[in-house]
Amino acid sequence: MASISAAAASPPIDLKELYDLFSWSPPRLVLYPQMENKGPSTSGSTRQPAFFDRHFSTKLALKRVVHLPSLVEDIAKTVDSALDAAKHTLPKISNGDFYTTNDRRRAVREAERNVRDENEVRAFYSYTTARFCPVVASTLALHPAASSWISLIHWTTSVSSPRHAVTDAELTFYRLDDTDDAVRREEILDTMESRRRDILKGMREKQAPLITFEFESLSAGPVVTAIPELGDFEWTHCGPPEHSCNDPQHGKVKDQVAGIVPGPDALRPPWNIREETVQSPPTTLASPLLSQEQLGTSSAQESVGVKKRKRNHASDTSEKRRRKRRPKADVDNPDHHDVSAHSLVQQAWVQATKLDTSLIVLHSGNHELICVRHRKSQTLFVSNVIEPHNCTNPGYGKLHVGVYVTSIEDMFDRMGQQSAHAGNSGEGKGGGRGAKKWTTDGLGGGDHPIEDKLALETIYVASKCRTMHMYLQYDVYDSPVPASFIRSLSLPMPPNCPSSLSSPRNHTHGLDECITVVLTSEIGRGATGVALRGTLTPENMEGAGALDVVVKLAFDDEERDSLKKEYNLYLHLRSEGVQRGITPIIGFFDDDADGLACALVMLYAGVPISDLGRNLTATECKAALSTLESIHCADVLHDDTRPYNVLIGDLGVTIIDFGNARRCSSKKAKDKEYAYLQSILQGLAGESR
Ligand SMILES: Nc1ncnc2c1ncn2[C@@H]1O[C@H](COP(=O)(O)OP(=O)(O)OP(=O)(O)O)[C@@H](O)[C@H]1O
Repeated sequence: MASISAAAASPPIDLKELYDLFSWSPPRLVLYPQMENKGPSTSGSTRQPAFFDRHFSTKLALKRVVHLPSLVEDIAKTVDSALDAAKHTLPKISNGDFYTTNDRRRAVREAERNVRDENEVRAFYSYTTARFCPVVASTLALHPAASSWISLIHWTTSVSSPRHAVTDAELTFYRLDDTDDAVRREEILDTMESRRRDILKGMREKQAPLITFEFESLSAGPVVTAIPELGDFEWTHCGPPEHSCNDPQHGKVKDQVAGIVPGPDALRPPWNIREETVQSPPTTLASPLLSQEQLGTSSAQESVGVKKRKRNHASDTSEKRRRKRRPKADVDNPDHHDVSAHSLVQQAWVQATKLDTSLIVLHSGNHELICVRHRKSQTLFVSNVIEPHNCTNPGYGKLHVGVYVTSIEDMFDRMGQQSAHAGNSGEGKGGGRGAKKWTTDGLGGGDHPIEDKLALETIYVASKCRTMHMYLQYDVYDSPVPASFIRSLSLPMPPNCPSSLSSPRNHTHGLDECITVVLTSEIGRGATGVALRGTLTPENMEGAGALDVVVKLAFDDEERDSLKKEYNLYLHLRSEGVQRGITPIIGFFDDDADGLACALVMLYAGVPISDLGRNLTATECKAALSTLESIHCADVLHDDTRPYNVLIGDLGVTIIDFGNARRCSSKKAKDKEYAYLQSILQGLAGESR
């Protein structure tokens, strides 16, 4: 592979840019002025331990937290060693995706440092550190002899296990796809030593992540600071672990947890853990900190199922009104609790166990901890508290390149040990429980062309079914009995729907047929209710796969009107031939029992462009703008083109959330909206690229 290998004995390149990155630290983040008089944010996903966490086996649960002051230094040393070994072969800085000092300055200037909540803390990290560091870590640790700077790893919020999806993120490998970059990445892989290459390919195939990230709001600084002192850890169980609860519903979760295999720790870890701390785990069994009553999830409640919960939810309309029409960051959700050091650590440990990562980063903007999960002793080793804006020697850039590099070394060590059984890392991956990812055409969809006929048929069939059975299976929800919804607004097929789909073969689905939707995580809340992610399968359709869907649920008249309006707007766009870049809609349904709740079902369209952890490509920017143009041509003003409402996923680029959209023919208003989206996209594309 001569084309990508640099001459082995060439003199070292000028490393100034690299050292500049190593000494770079982000600015101090500031609480958004309007939030200053408010209490700590409770809008995030850190909650009291979730249903799953509370049934964690004592063999997997965390037993103690140990402060490891040498961790930051150990991590910095891995960068020095990697650089020492690689400096004669590194590609020139001008080649490839390296963020130069100027690129970095621009990105930092453009990133919003007035933050309201954990989502915005995460967005800042995503826009800065998560863009600057992966390419350097990847090149140093994996392919120092490549001819250009390119990354095999990336940071993403599209998490493999979306149990606490709002604030989670991962460092993971790029998937295999058919873009130009993917071809370059394959070439680079071919230069790697075969054993390491096989391990890496295995990790990529499983989409197994390297690091777990948990983000908190700025106000959680004291919580993060308290973690190194936690000491012996009392796991919050559903019932005393030695007399575990007898609820049959809980049994299912226990079985799920029992399937998790912790795997080995690294034999030669890149960090220095003292022998005595890993050999004698404390013998105290974890005991419950909260009673079931406190958790609000008595066995009786669990067995009532989704309908009961949904109605309780719906009846609390005054609370909903209070939080309505406010920006996302300002949502006071009664289901969410103030974060405590204990709950944050328990959540992070569970997440890392499920994903099988050794490294965990807990980050609250101006405070951060790097943590190492030691499986055998069930110990969490935590670094000194890091203040990103005050980082010197190592600077924050070096520290995070180091965290990424150490995660790669740790991965090779562990996977090398279990290469024969490398597949055992807990739960299945992917938010959609094995859901296939498809693109669509004629029914709406991102900017990618039609690919899978069976998927389209599944969408078609689902779009005709009259009844929807809906199960909730996340956090405290695990409905034994589905809620039944009836299609209440018709869904005409688009005028140019391929004829093969208007009369699909081999099935006669229609009014009497039914779809099953299993909702597995909450992904957003807003003025039109709550958005949940899950899978959809038509019942009785031979060969049907599961579709990855989002269901927006509304619970009162105001939300319902808003959701209905949004649905009608989608129909209007569809009738005007606007298809590319719009989410395919499956339908609008009403709760069969009380008619209070209603649901808008659509395909899952990916993650917001602000959370991608990489620059937007010119093609993606063009696709978003062309979609907005076609929306305008249909005389619709979106009126909410924030980065949160432009998504990228397997469907390509998709504009969502027509909750505020309205009919409008004013050219001036359309031009203004176009220019606004253009400026957002330019910022996220990185002007120099
Ligand atoms: N089709 C989809 N695919 C993936 N994620 C989605 C989809 N629809 C909604 N979401 C996620 O759910 C969040 C809330 O959805 P949406 O913005 O449509 O709701 P809303 O109630 O109108 O919110 P807001 O009041 O903030 O405008 C979005 O920011 C996005 O992250």
